[in-house]
Amino acid sequence: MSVYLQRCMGGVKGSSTTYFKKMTFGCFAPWAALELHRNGAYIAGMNYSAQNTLPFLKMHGLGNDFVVIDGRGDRPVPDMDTVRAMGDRHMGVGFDQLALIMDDADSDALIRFYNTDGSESGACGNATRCVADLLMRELVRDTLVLRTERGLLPCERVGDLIRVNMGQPVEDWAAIPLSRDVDIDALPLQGAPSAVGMGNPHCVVFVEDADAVDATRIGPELENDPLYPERTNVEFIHVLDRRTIRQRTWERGAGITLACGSGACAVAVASARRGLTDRVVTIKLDGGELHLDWRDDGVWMTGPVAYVFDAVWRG
Ligand SMILES: N[C@H](CCC[C@H](N)C(=O)O)C(=O)O
Repeated sequence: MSVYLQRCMGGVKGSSTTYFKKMTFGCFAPWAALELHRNGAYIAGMNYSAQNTLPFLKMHGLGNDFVVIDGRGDRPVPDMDTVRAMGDRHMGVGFDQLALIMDDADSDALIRFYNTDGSESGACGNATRCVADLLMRELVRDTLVLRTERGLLPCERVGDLIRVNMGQPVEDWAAIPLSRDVDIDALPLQGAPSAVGMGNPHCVVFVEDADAVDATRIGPELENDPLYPERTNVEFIHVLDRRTIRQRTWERGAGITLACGSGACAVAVASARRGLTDRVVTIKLDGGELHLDWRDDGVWMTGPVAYVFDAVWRG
């Protein structure tokens, strides 16, 4: 039976109407396929069981895209092989980060972040904003507090946008972490970049024209430089005026992304630290704009979030 279905599915292009017509006239009745779905039996030659289904959401913030999994209560959570399989843009779902929501006694929820290569990250600003929107809708509130590896992050809805306080930047070289004590605003690397920690490491490279940089070549070189013992995210930027910055990003464990929230925080900090911009800036990323405000209680980041689809992963 699975062979028949496989043949039908191979010939299906487009809508489910075509699919069912083909099934009715070409193979067997649609209710049989629904039954197979219900029983978790054979679909297209693969054995699906109810035990290894994993519901997830696909979301993005400025094209920085995420698989979001709700692991609260006794809901299923992915193992590392599943994270990597889902992250594959050709064979899986594809994401820049996977955000896993977990229960937490002292906040509205705990979030853990995983890169495409399976490595874990202590921070992800855009995924934090996506999860904040999701949970604010669930809780019917306009504010909440999320816990990430770096602590408690207050979040709020501002019109159509979501704002998060990403905390104060880490400026101690050992905590960023760097491998030795150097000037964090003139790193001994090409272009004398700045180092900033936002719960994850960043390398902010000030260039003449961020759009002209060969980010796929220089990005991985800096990502893997021994000065950053845990590798680093890399931001290529140029200042447009005291309140506007252009940023392109190479992310640790994920490569080129259309936006990076923690990176935008690091950029706002590094640029203000050098006296090039004010503490309130708009950052123009490939996927859109983020608004940054470095206040006494932390770096606040505001921007849009979007839902793409929800589905079930069958491992
Ligand atoms: N896209 C994320 C950053 C992910 C950082 C990750 N690539 C790391 O290993 O630190 C953001 O919006 O902040």
